[in-house]
Amino acid sequence: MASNKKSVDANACQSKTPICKLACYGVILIFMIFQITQIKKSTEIVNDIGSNIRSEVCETYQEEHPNEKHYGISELESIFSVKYASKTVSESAFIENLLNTMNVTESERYQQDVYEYQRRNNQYGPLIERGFDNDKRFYIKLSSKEVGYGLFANVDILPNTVIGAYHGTLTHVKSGYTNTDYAWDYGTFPNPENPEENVEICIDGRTYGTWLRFVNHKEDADANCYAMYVPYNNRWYIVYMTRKFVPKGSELFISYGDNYWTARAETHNYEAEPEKAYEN
Ligand SMILES: C[S@@+](CC[C@H](N)C(=O)[O-])C[C@H]1O[C@@H](n2cnc3c(N)ncnc32)[C@H](O)[C@@H]1O
Repeated sequence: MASNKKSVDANACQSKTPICKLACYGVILIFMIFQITQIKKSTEIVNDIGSNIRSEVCETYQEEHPNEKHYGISELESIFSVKYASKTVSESAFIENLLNTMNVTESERYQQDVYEYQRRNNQYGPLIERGFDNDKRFYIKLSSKEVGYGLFANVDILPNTVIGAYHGTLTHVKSGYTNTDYAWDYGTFPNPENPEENVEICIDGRTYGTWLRFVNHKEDADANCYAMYVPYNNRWYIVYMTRKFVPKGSELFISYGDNYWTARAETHNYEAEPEKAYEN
C-alpha cells in the first residue's frame, strides 16, 4: 500500500509538471518585461539629464567664447605634446652636479639684494613646495595666428597673485644652436670640472613644462604679469606674478626682455608662427 500511495502521488505530480513549468516561465517572462521597462525608463532619464547638462555647458561656452576653442590644462600632453612638469629637472648628471656644488646665497644675483631674496624665499618658498599641479585658474586658447596659443584666465585674478613656477628642463645653453623660444635664463655658473669656464643654464619648457610656457610677450608697461627669481632650497625658481587685475577671460602677458628677441633672431631665420608647431 505504502508503495502504491507513493506511486499515485508521483503520478499526480508528474501530470502537474507541465502546468508548473508554464506558470514558472510565465512569472519569469513577466519579471523580465518589468526589468526591461525599468532599464529603458532609467536610460531615458540619464540621457535627458546628460543632454540637459551638455546643452547647458554648450550654451555657456558659446556665450562666453563664440567661435573659439579652448583647452584645459589637462590637455597639455594630448593636444600640445607637452609633458606636464610638476618640478624642474636637469638634462644631465653634469648640470645636476654643477647645481649641487653651487651655493645660491653666494651668487651674484642673490648678493645684489640679499634682503629681498630672503623675503622671496620666505614668502614664496612654501608655495613652490606645495606646487601648482591642480590649478584650474587658466585655459589655453589660440591667441592669434601670428603669435600662436596663449594662456587665459578662467577666473578673475587679483594683482600680486602668484600664477605659478616656470618648470622645465635645466639645459646647458651652447651658443648658436640652442632654441630659446620656451627658455628662461637660469644663471651662469663656474664649471666644477674646469673653474675657468662658465656654464650658462636655462629652464626650457618646450616639451616638458607647464601651462606657463604659453604666456605670450608684451612690453613691461602693457604686460599684466611679471616674472621674478626666487631662491628656495638652494635652487633658483622663476615665479610668475600678476602685476594688475586680470579679469576672467583675458590673456596673460609677460615681458620676455630684450635679450629674448635678440637671441631668437640669432637662432631663427623664420617668422614667429608657433601655431604651426601643433599642426599634424
Ligand atoms: C613662450 S612661447 C609662447 C607660447 C606660444 N605662443 C605657443 O603657441 O606655443 C614664445 C613664442 O610665442 C610667440 N610669441 C609670443 N609673444 C609674441 C609676440 N608678442 N609677438 C610675436 N610672437 C610672439 C613667439 O613665437 C615666441 O617665440
